[in-house]
Amino acid sequence: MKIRSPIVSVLGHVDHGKTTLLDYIRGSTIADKEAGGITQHIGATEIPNDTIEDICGNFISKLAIKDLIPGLFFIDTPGHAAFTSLRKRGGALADLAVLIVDINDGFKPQTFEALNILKMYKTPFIVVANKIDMIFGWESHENASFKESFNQQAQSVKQELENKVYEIVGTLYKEGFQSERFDRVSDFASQISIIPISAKSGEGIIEVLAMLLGLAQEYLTEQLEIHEDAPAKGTVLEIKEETGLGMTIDAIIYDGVLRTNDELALMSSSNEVLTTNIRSILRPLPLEEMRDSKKKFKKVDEVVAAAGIKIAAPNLDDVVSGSPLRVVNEEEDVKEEILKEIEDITIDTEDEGILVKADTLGSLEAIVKLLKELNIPIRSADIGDVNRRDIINSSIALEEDDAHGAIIAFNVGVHPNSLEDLNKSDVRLFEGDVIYQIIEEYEEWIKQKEEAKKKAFYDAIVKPAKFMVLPKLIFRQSKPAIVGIESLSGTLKQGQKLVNKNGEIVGSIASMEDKGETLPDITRGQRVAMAIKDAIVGKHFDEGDELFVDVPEKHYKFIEREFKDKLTEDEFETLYEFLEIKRKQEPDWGRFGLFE
Ligand SMILES: Nc1nc2c(ncn2[C@@H]2O[C@H](COP(=O)(O)OP(=O)(O)OP(=O)(O)O)[C@@H](O)[C@H]2O)c(=O)[nH]1
Repeated sequence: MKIRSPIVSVLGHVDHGKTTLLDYIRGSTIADKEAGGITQHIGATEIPNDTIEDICGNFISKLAIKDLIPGLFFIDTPGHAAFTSLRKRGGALADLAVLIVDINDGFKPQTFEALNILKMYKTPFIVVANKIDMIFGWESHENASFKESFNQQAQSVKQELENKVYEIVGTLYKEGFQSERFDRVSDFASQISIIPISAKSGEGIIEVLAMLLGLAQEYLTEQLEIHEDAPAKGTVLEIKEETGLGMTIDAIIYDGVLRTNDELALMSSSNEVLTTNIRSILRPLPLEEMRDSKKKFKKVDEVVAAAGIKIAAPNLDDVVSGSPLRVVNEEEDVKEEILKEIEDITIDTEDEGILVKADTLGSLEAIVKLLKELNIPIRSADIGDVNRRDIINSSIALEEDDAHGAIIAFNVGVHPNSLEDLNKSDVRLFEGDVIYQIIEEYEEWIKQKEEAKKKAFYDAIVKPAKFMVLPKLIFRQSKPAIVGIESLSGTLKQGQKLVNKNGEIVGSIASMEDKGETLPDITRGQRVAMAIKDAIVGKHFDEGDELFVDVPEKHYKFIEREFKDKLTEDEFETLYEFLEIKRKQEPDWGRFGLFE
């Protein structure tokens, strides 16, 4: 058993400093050649333990770090899209993550998204609060540790930094995490460390490296054990054409050994397994040599995890980024295992629901997980651009339930031939590169749909209303009766049935008129002439009587259960007056559940 370096990813909102931090880490260690420098991988940078110890000096000895771990293996592509693409079965490829947040800007949508993803994959992480040099009055000390620099700041500046750190502590707390400034953390297993840094001046970077190394030593050694001579396992970062090499893949190997001529199993964009034999394994040349020979890579016969390498082989055109990479061997059915990985993500899809498309297996997995947590049903989930078949399927789903006529497209486009189909259909496309935002937009759309449905339903319900037949304003006794009335509560509408105070059906509102104008509805306080179909004045009611709109029992129950708070005060009173009238006739009227 060998212990490999932990794989570290940097995540955070756009412009909060991910690239600057990675560049600084690379730069500061490259500059420190005496200490052993770094190993450049394809897609990653590895900093050996010795170098970190040298850079961190005193600080690291305080952490009592043992020499178990060879170093830190930083993935060079920052961002959560890279993080989700880089997966290994059942989890994230990264063993540790750095969540970067601009201390002056605070948490932003992508910071929350990254946090959600880290939560979902249960990846241990530290938070770095970047750009402390931008705090008003901050005096920068290049390359210094945070503690050293902090101690030399003015009291008000120290206080300002503390306030900003506590804002982050508060935000993390709301998201379910205990956190504290790293030097005040009492239990690293339950509290997230916040390290204030400047990726520009390098202040605090020492602590970042030491903390990552310390956390890995303390909590991760078991998961970092690898089998040096087992068939390699890895993840594809990118598929790229290289002059002189043809199509190549960049991959991170996280377990085992990879040798030239090994047979590889990979996933294709049509969700099938393809195999190929490695022609060459390539590593980047050191910078100086690259300048001399114009060559970028050197061939190696084998690499042991953790490693970032380029592979040249035939038949790579169709490989999908984020694909699992496995060496075919006699002991394991690796093809089956790759197929199972795809199934693991897509198998739980339901008969009904929305459609999900994403650019990589990892991002697809992250979206599917998030949607499931929100109980949003998924009918199908796969990789690639939105195509004609997707639109047809969603159009069919739309017929069944209009909330299912949606496609969530993460980091993929609509196939050019299908744009017209999409525009012609009623299918709704939610696209973007922030999962959290796409889902939020989808949820907002569903909410609006539900509200519109509820409103239409509410509008169709007969609501309580009453009026008084005004004395001395009987214009006609019957066929139809025409009387002057004053609306006392609610809204009276043409066509509504009426009852008198004994609960007897009186007739229905045939029309209402004021100053020669016909009114389809009137509200409280209005006086109009009303024609009442089927009613006979003197028999069904007299002048001065109050008449009520006859609310059907089912409508009453809906109001009682769902819409009571929508009634105005006078409607509310009228409803109970009406209820009393009904119950005098029928004691159980409106009493039992809706569907009994
Ligand atoms: N003053 C100051 N500026 C910083 C610091 N870190 C990053 N910046 C600046 O902030 C801007 C964004 O930094 P990047 O490193 O490109 O941010 P990013 O998160 O990688 O951004 P994307 O790659 O676009 O997602 C750049 O102009 C950096 O120079 C810092 O510690 N202090």
